[in-house]
Amino acid sequence: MDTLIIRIGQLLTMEGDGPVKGEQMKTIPLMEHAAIGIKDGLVVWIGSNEEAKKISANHIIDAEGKLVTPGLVDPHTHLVFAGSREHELPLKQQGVSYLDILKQGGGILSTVRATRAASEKELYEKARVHLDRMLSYGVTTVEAKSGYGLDVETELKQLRVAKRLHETHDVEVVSTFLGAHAIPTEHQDNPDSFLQQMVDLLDVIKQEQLAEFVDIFCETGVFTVEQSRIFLQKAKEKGFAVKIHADEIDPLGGTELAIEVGAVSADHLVGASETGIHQLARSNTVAVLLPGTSFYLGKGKYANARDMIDEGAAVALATDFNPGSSPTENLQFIMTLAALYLRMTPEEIWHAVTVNAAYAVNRGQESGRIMVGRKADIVIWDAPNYMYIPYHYGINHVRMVLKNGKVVRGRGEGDGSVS
Ligand SMILES: N=CN[C@@H](CCC(=O)O)C(=O)O
Ligand SMILES: [Zn+2]
Repeated sequence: MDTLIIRIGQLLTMEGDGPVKGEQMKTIPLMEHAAIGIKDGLVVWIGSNEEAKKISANHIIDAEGKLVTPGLVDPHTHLVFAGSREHELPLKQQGVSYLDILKQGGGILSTVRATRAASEKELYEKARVHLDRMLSYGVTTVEAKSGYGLDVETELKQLRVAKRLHETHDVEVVSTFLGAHAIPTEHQDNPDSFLQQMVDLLDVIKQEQLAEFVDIFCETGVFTVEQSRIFLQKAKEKGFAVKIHADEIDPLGGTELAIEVGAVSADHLVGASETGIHQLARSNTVAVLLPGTSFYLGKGKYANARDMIDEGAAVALATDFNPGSSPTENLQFIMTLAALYLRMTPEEIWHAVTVNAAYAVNRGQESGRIMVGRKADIVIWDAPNYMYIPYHYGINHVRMVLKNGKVVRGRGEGDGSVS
């Protein structure tokens, strides 16, 4: 054995098969007084701490009776961008809405200007810092969207940065092309020709393997349901899996569209209709909820997670890390928001940041569960049990992170870790 993790107080294996839907999210697969054996980056043995005493290993990690879980998966982030938007905070306080700031050429469009002006190296260095911080909070797989270029050159620049991060960083980065994130100033009068330009980019993205997913912001003043339908169908024809920013602010019917086009995930869903929720529960589309965004937009309106779960949907949670509507890398804080404002139980929350989040980025067969034969993506927490993480909020509970069996964060190491 390369590594043995011993004296695990509570081990959330999340063992099972497929995404976890509805009622099933209430039961959490766990073991007490457990140990894990790792070889060649994979989990090769799971058993009791007693049995582990008979096994020898090159490296022993003592969990000292604490909680151990799969590495967290953050399935919705806007990781690569330049600049920041703290100047929007006073506008928000004065009651200027998110969509009004965008209409005035601010918001996403202000990040677009900064991102166009930045070099690939600058974007890489900045995103690496954000990714380091996500890792320090226990995230071992992250989805990263483009969408702050909105022109051929800058979209490709962002996607190349995401690819390089995936190749060089300990965190696995799953890339999404979000060229349809807003209508750039120079195309304000002709969104369809802009969308066609983004469609024309899909072949290059495919050839260079720059993204697995294609996404669109379906919202009032951005792209309509009809434009989104056509765009996503074209992406599917080119062999991409699709996602949608659906019903974030206004209830346009993006949730229903996600089901119609077979999206892997439908994200936000704050304004999802009853019909949309009903369809979602009967589909294979994962609902990715982003309570950090609702919190930060400050309108007091959150996605209806209860109905989604009670009707049978698979729900995941993400930070939506971005410079405007959710500037945080802290998925642990999102777990607290989910408990308080989405009224999700701790058991549902853990499914939502592990196995279901992995399915939301087509990594369900590899990540999100601790099982023999799977990658050893593991977090050791400074917490006595799984309920403790959403409860004690605003701080980082991570003690150690293993990615592919290697210790990549430990006590006192890196930004945000505990000492
Ligand atoms: N709503 C669209 N996109 C992001 C926000 C991006 C931004 O404001 O820069 C979101 O998911 O919330
Ligand atoms: Zn987003």
